[in-house]
Amino acid sequence: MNTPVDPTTTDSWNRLNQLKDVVKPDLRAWFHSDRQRVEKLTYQAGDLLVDLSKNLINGDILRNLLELARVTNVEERRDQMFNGEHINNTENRAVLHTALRRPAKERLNVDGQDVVDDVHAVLHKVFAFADRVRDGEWKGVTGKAITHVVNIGIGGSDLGPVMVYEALEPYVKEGLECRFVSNIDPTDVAQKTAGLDPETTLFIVASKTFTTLETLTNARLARTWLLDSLRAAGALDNATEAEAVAAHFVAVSTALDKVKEFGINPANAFGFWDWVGGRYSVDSAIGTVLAIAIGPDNFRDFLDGFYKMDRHFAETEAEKNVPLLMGMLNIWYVNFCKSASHAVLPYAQQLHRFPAYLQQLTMESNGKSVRWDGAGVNYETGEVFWGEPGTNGQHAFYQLIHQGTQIVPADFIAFANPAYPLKDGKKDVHELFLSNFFAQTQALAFGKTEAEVRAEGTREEIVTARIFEGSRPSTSIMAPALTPSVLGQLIALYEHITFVQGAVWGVNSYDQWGVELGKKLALDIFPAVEGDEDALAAQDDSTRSLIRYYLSQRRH
Ligand SMILES: O=P(O)(O)OC[C@H]1O[C@](O)(CO)[C@@H](O)[C@@H]1O
Repeated sequence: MNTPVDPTTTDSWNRLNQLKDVVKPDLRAWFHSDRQRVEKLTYQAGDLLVDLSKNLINGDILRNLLELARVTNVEERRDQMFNGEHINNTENRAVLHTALRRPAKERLNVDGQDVVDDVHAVLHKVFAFADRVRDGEWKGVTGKAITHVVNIGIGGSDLGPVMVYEALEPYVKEGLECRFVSNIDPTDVAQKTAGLDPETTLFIVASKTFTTLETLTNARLARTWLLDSLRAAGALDNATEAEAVAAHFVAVSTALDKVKEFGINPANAFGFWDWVGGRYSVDSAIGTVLAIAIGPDNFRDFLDGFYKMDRHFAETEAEKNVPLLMGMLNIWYVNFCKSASHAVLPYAQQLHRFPAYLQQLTMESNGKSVRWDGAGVNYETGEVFWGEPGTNGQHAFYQLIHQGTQIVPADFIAFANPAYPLKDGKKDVHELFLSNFFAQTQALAFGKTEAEVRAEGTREEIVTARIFEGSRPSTSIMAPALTPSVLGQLIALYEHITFVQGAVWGVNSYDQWGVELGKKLALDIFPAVEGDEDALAAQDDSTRSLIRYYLSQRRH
């Protein structure tokens, strides 16, 4: 493992610091003085058109950002990742989500094993199972075909599947509905099982480790629900409980021994590997629910999309490499412009869970304050990712992005062709929708000057309130349509952007020790919440007082 370069010691970092002070961002002037700006700063990555021209960069800044990437060995680390070196050093693992989408004909030997072969063997099993469910060949315990699939998982075993299911809803097989249970709040299981017919419902327990408290608890609740409801319907008379569980539960995990302990037949379990991080796993067997929903052919297109972006990232020269450029732009905003957050604003209702998905991908990856050599960082890392689909966000939080005191870089995402082409009289509603997409990035970049506000005849006392200073940064990403392949490309784009930032910051983007303490404490605190006095006495004053309040109020 190479020692990470402290980026603040490099010439390019120092130069960028100076540029931050001397270059006053002025997108109006920059666009005016350079009619080639858009052409120079618009890129193609696979099917994605990416316009970076409305970012707060000039040629000098961009050059130094790319130089910073070079001297912090981003490309070298990228190659190490693609080749299966153990760059996740705190867990001593390779980081190989990119192997999940390699075509079958490729070979990649890692730790003495051809991982591409392994990947395709599992894909084959997942697809065969998906086809059986889709064709009605897989039967519930009473011989009926499956109409509802409930995926039980949390974090990476939930956010990816649910996001993709929503995004590719037009591709979902008619007559099939998938639901997603993640929260240990019992409301989640209660609501998601409501109205289901146990005879036609299949549960997928998705957990990389198969130890996650939420998922295993929810899986047990679901098993109880299944058996109780089958019994109540008289549907268990001719079958044992074990037969019912075998017909209605399958699992996805790297821990197949634990799957067996839970009572799920390992023959009905789909594996993956420790070199796939949870938040990078939607294209592994964790996507089994998706393979059922959209079918193996569409799932293959989804994987091809990832692969397209992987090739772009691995092979494109730095000056045209979109994940590299976007990752370095984020470095510019976080470390030099002091932006603490990053908005993701899809103009596609189907992508309404994309910002939530990116929150785990980016924040669990780069929310770190030690480098991979164990040294503390003395610069900012990570940013808060957030967002909502346009146009909803426009009527909620865009005010702050337009006129607030913080610089919030924003990624706008839109598609030329809608899933549902509807008309309002003669007006194409998608065109109205896209006009908002174009208008927002224009308003952010170019604002409205005092003179323009006055020219509108604005009352003098509200002129300043109506000025938009402009030069608010945005990136526009467009594609022909939200297909499985385009979605795969979009996800891989953000995976690689996250990689680039982590590499420059010298952090291990592939562990997540920061979530462990809370998990352990929840188990330690549980006896106190049940009312055990010794356990209560062991808590800090605030926690004890809160638990006592709970105990005084509980009615069950
Ligand atoms: O798939 P598992 O092992 O149940 O883990 C679920 C999630 O829990 C975490 O480990 C921590 O929240 C995530 O990284 C992971 O995606």
